[in-house]
Amino acid sequence: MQLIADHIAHAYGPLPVLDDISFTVGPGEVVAIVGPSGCGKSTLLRILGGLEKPQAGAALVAGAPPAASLNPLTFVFQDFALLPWRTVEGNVRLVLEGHGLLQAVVADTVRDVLARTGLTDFAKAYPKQLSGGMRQRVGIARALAARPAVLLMDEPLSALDAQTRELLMDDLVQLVSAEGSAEALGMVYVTHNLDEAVRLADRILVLSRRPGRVRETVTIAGDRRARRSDDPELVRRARELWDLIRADAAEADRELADGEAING
Ligand SMILES: Nc1ncnc2c1ncn2[C@@H]1O[C@H](COP(=O)(O)OP(=O)(O)OP(=O)(O)O)[C@@H](O)[C@H]1O
Repeated sequence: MQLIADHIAHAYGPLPVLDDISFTVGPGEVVAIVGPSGCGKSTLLRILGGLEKPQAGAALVAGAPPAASLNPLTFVFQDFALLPWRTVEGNVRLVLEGHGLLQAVVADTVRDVLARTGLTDFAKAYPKQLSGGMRQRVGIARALAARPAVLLMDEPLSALDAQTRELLMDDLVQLVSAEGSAEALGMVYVTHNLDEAVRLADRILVLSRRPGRVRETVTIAGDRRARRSDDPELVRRARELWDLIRADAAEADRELADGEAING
């Protein structure tokens, strides 16, 4: 299945937020979205996931989702969004409930996604007993249980410390490097972190400040499994991205500061 952003534009009342955004995400592909604060990254992700309707253009899908997919476009959030009263297993099972699945299918799926995210030994734990990194693994396991075609990730690592981020980044790299089939997982990855973007993405959409337009699409070639975060070439690419958004970011920052001063 392919996710297609087709000339998407959006505004909140008089505030134009996105302008003419087009790109595609296919199986096994990662598209990162970067840009200054407030340029509409999260709005774009919500539109792609069908949570919001754009004023113009559309988020479309082409082709069939993976077999038995319960939710072809599945979100993973920064704050994990786990139910504290459910165990790890219970949180994952949540997305499988209400679909009339056989208990054996549910049990197999839960077992499979917990194994893929290194959580097998934590199946009976509650979120409060887990580190931040483990909680986000549960968030990812839960998303995978729905057999998505494309994961929509909004700053999934930004609440975590640097070492945990590095470990989870390795996991994400493995998740989208599984196999080159038509059912391979795709990903849209919104981040402020340019190092994450160059480590994970095939293409990076650099948005301008609000209203976000595609200022440039940067391609990162090569197998993401072979990329190392301290690779000088990747460091150079991240620097290049920063050069692209620096002026916009400074301007967006000033705007936010002005807004806060005016509001109080
Ligand atoms: N539901 C809403 N109603 C009105 N304005 C909104 C709404 N959601 C977002 N906005 C505004 O739209 C603009 C874009 O917000 P959005 O969260 O999409 O940007 P972002 O690039 O993800 O920001 P950040 O990088 O700070 O996370 C901001 O000015 C925000 O205040």
